[in-house]
Amino acid sequence: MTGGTRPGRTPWALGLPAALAVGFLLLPLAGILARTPWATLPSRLGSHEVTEALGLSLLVSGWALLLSLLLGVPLAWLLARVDFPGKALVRCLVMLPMVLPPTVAGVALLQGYGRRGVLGPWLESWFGVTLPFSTAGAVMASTFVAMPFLVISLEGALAGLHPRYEETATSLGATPLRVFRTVTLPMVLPGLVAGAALSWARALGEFGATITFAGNLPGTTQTLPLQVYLLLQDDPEGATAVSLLLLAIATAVLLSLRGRWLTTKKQTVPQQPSGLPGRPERPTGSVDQSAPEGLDRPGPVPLPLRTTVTGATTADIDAQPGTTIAVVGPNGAGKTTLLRALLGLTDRAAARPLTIGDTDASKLPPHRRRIAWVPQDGALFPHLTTLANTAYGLRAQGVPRKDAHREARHWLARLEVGDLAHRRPGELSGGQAQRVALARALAARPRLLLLDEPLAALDQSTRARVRHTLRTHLADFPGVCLIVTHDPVEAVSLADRILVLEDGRTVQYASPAELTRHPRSPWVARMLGRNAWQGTSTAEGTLLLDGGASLVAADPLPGKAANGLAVVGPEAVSLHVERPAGSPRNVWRGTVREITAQGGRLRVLVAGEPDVVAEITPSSAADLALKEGMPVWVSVKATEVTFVAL
Ligand SMILES: Nc1ncnc2c1ncn2[C@@H]1O[C@H](COP(=O)(O)OP(=O)(O)OP(=O)(O)O)[C@@H](O)[C@H]1O
Repeated sequence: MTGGTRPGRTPWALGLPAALAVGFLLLPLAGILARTPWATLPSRLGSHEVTEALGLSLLVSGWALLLSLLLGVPLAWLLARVDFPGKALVRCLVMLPMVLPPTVAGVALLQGYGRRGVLGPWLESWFGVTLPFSTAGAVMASTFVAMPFLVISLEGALAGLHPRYEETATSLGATPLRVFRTVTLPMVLPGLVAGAALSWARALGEFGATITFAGNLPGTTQTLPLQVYLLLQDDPEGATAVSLLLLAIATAVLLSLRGRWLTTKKQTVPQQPSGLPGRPERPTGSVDQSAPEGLDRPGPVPLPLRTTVTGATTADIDAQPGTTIAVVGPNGAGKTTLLRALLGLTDRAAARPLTIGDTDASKLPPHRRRIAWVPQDGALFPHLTTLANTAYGLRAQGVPRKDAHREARHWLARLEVGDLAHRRPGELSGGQAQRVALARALAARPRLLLLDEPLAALDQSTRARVRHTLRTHLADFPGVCLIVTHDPVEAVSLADRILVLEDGRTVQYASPAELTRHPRSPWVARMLGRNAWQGTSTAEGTLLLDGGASLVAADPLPGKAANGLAVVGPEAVSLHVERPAGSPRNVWRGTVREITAQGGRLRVLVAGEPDVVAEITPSSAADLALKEGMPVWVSVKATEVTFVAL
């Protein structure tokens, strides 16, 4: 059952008018069937006039389709992909013939291309071409009314195609032409075919514009619809017979498109659990698990990375081969922009120089940089099998199909998805799709690997499992790998270095241990689950926090006043019902705002001067009888306060 339909009784208030509507549409068509002179049908349809008109109809509609494709495909492309002034106006112009009365379209064509029209006299004097009352004129009239169907349908398909598929193909080494041929075209093909079929059917049925612009000349402009009109005056049965022929053609076109237009489109679920019904699984044995032999091309190579990114995002990255860098930062910090700058896919920031090994990739177009990108959802090409997806980069680099498939099988097997080689991406679970996307990127033998939130789409338990696999395979990748993530656990557990971006700037580029010890921004500290307050150190060893409160730190502070961050781990914060006596030098009052469970402990947010998060055991919470809204005393030992100068 499709998502939107529900079983149950149809309310008569809707059912009755709906039935009337169906009857209203059906009756005239049934009338044609009822009044068709079945006995004489073959002879009527086989007559010279009808076959001539049919031939002309096919010729005119065929030319109209060809012209619509030649002119309409580029127009649809521009409308979908390029921003230009007056775009809304152009789109309106394209749709106009769909809503204009056809006779008005005919008059417009006469005024444009007719003998006394704007262009007509020029066409006649320069090329000796007269369009009205010619077959070429009938083609023009048909093209005028039919092309919009193609443009609108293809524009919709192109606009619906997310650019990440094409960008991923580029990052795997495909030239723009190859991307168009192997990704764009197959992915918009249903839209193109549907548009072409509708456009052709519209051209075949064209009447008003043709009779107005091109007249009704047997053998020259008299197509089937015009013949119907003529026959109706003195041979109604003949008109009905020819109408039946047109009705049959129109129905055939619609039936051939039924998947797209006549049924409620099922949403393709991109990622389903494994073990789907339908396509049988290939036995694992059919997959070559061994390393590919006879391939003289090297695998990924250990290359260092050095780059400076400027523009909307700025960063300096210097990393040894085999380094995994986690790129973290709040929403809109510029993480994706950084990756796109490395890929050469944005004008908003540029990586220059971009030295990978001893090559400066910044001088190369995106498809020659050998920087493989795994976007958030993997962007597996839905029209290709897992195997063809994985071999895509190798094929783009000119590796023969057999060798490319052998190597792709090897990578799929290494990522433990070898038995899924013949499935399509829509038949993979989230975790499987993620592994295939990684296999595809690694198989392309990248010099730099970019993963954009590789685990974001997975649920918690799958995430832990895939994180483990990812860690294993990243350990094998000899080059530099950048992983964008929002998840501190992912950052700390997967990466050797962490690059923190905020507002497009690099705030910190350090090892996870260094980052945990000395977070250089409140966001980093909070990401790591720590309390952090911005403030100024004083010569007396006190920290004046920006909010007005102050803290005492045991470690010596910089001799003179400095801006910095006071950091306190939540486990070092104690809560009390009464004011504590004794050693802690930082004590203040607050109110419990929120209590949340994390692992086996409780995180308690206390609003006060300053706000603080404490992490305590459930038993101490029970001892204190903690509940939200309750006033408490907070204490932090001076030895637990770290000051990080900024
Ligand atoms: N094509 C664009 N044109 C103009 N501004 C853009 C464009 N793409 C992104 N931005 C802006 O640039 C900033 C950085 O965006 P980016 O997508 O790199 O952030 P991010 O760190 O990846 O964010 P998130 O974590 O939300 O994915 C944001 O303020 C965003 O609105």
